[in-house]
Amino acid sequence: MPAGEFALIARYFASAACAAAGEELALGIGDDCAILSLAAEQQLAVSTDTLNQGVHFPAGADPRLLAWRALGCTLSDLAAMGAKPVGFTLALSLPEADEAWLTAFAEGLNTAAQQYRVRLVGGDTTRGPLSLTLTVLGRVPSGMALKRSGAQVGDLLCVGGVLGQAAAALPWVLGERLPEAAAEGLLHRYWQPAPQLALGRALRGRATSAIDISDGLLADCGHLAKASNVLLEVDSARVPLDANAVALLGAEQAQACALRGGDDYRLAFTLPLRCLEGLQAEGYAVSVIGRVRSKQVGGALELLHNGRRETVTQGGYQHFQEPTDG
Ligand SMILES: Nc1ncnc2c1ncn2[C@@H]1O[C@H](COP(=O)(O)OP(=O)(O)O)[C@@H](O)[C@H]1O
Ligand SMILES: Cc1ncc(C[n+]2csc(CCOP(=O)(O)OP(=O)(O)O)c2C)c(N)n1
Ligand SMILES: [Mg+2]
Repeated sequence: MPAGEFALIARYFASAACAAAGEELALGIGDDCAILSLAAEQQLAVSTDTLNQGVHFPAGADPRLLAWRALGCTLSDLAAMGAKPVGFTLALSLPEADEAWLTAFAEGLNTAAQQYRVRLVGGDTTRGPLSLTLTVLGRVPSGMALKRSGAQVGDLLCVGGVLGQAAAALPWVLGERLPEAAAEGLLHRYWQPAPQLALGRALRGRATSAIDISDGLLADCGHLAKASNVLLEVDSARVPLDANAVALLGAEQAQACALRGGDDYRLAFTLPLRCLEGLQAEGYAVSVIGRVRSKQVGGALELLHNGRRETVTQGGYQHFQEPTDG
């Protein structure tokens, strides 16, 4: 058992390979602040996300996977801005200093951080209910970051990859369904979300707006529409689904997961038609799911569904909101 907070930080975090100084990290863990050196003509993109037990992951989560999920979810915001990860901080609240748990957690964090080439630059370790807050720092050439605002009338509405897998995995995550082999791919998406960092960078100078899907496709497209002051149209039949999710849950439920489930950490973006072919030729799995129909102050979202046109007013995950029947 490590002897207190500082021994714990030294053993599990400061000495981790992903915490080593170098490249843009001039001063890492151990002082009052970390110091990052950014090249000229680069801007710093910053985003924070918290993961709480019972809200963002279940009690008893495998610490290796939890670390991976936390970093993946958080880096997705950098992907959405077209930023390249540089560093992250980790504020960890732990009920107890369990050696096996910490060893596995640090291993998972290190593996994920090395995969995404991002350095752990600092953090905070406290006793309390299990909760993780990560702040990610990324760099982007000045003026080139993708934003939620900027969608233009006539643009295509696109997503990168298949949606609804992580939401479809929830009954297995929560232990409501017994383990089955066909659910493993879905569980993998839940536990190891793959932030679309390369796609985000490829969208710089091409996409007119972008967001990462955390709360649900419709909810996050609603954020794009509002920030861009446009009416967005989503055609539910064009939203790409996972074949296993369809086989396990049925087409209707798999589609509901893709439209409203959240936890995808895939990018949704608006794109001028002339840019689509180039992106696809570069190997990105990009699907057109709708279009920017018109300008609209305050934004609006319409869903083409089963031959009907519906105005979407909500439909995603929101903290503090009671579930409704409608
Ligand atoms: N407590 C807070 N203080 C300041 N800004 C916040 C707070 N909570 C959220 N935000 C900001 O509100 C915006 C929307 O947050 P959120 O929906 O969590 O974004 P995301 O889905 O990208 O994580 C972001 O710009 C975020 O930085
Ligand atoms: C154990 C569990 N994991 C995941 C979910 C689904 N879920 C929880 S929070 C959330 C939305 C994303 O979280 P948020 O804190 O809003 O992330 P942000 O949008 O800030 O990135 C979703 C889809 C759930 N209900 N239960
Ligand atoms: Mg957030």
